[in-house]
Amino acid sequence: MRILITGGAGFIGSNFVRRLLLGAYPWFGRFEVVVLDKLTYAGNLANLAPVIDDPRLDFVRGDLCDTGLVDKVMRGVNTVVHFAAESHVDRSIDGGLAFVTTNIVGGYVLFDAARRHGADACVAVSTDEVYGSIDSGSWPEDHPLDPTSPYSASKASSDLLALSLHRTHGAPVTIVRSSNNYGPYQYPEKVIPLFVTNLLDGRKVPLYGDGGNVREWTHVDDHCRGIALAAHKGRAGEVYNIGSGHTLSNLELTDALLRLTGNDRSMVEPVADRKGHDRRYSVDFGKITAELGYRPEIPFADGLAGTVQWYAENRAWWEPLRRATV
Ligand SMILES: NC(=O)c1ccc[n+]([C@@H]2O[C@H](COP(=O)([O-])OP(=O)(O)OC[C@H]3O[C@@H](n4cnc5c(N)ncnc54)[C@H](O)[C@@H]3O)[C@@H](O)[C@H]2O)c1
Ligand SMILES: Cc1cn([C@H]2C[C@H](O)[C@@H](COP(=O)(O)OP(=O)(O)O[C@H]3O[C@H](C)C(=O)[C@H](O)[C@H]3O)O2)c(=O)[nH]c1=O
Repeated sequence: MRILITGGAGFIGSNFVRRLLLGAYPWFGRFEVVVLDKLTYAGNLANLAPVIDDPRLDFVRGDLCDTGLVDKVMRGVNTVVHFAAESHVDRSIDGGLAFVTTNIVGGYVLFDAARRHGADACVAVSTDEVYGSIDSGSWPEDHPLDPTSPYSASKASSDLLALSLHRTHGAPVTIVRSSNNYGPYQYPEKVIPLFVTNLLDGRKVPLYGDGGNVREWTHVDDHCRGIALAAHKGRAGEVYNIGSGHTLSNLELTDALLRLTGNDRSMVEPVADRKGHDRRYSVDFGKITAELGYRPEIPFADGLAGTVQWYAENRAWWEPLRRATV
């Protein structure tokens, strides 16, 4: 069994690769892994340090949009797990071209290569943001796509191309759409690692707008297990939502982080709202629960405390990244 993982040096991809190699998904049996990653600002080989010497792991630095390279790494691959993307909403608002190139063009190159080379399965890791904002309740998989940001529009485009290749050519593509992830090794531009590292450094946290926007928080280990189940027994041409059911406003999340780091509201700096800021996301993950046996296992309070502790103990990982972006 040969597994190709794109974006395996990023936040979720590296958590997946480490857990796969450490035996978390025994249903894959004996396997070898090839990681294809461009190592953009968000990709970091240090994320794979605990497994980098594993003889089953081969790392290839390269771009998803390079058709020749993708054809080369796809040879002999049975299963593809596609994480690689431009992933940060604020960056897409500042300039969306890299999102169009990597997420749409790169996604197409990969899905098309997977079907031409006869891969058995290809999981495209998408996002709940493709559905747009929901005032109450949770989006099911068949809700029409209504993305707001250039990021979410590029992910929706990628999803539609994946499904088109399935309908037209029988490409073996399965889509998973997760809610917001948190956990170790997340680049300190996303709200949880940004706020935690600011607080650990004695800096204030920039809370957008009125802090009332709501996100559903799924631990990265739960998300990765859902992806591994989809790669193993998800149906081609289908979409599966992945979530936790744990929704929080950004102000509630901030209060939890203030408590965990021994701070109070004086450390909150209200700032201008994000443009086109979706108010609330929530997904119905009943389909993946019923069909594939997915269940979120990590209670939010435990997961968040563990995440804060990880950042407190791994300054050497995030300080250089903070210096590069602050
Ligand atoms: N972070 C979340 O909360 C979340 C939630 C749902 C879905 N997703 C999706 O999950 C996937 C992974 O997200 P993440 O937060 O780990 O992202 P990330 O930004 O941490 O990592 C992205 C990785 O992709 C690589 N990459 C970028 N462009 C590339 C290219 N052209 N060719 C090859 N590699 C390239 C980067 O080097 C990096 O290693 C993305 O597809 C994202 O849309 C993320
Ligand atoms: C960076 C930042 C964010 N926020 C707010 C904005 C959002 O309402 C919330 C989370 O923002 P963040 O940028 O961390 O995540 P989302 O914009 O929800 O998107 C994330 O979750 C989805 C599912 C993906 O698919 C994305 O890849 C992932 O980045 O905190 C602030 O208030 N201040 C800040 O400095």
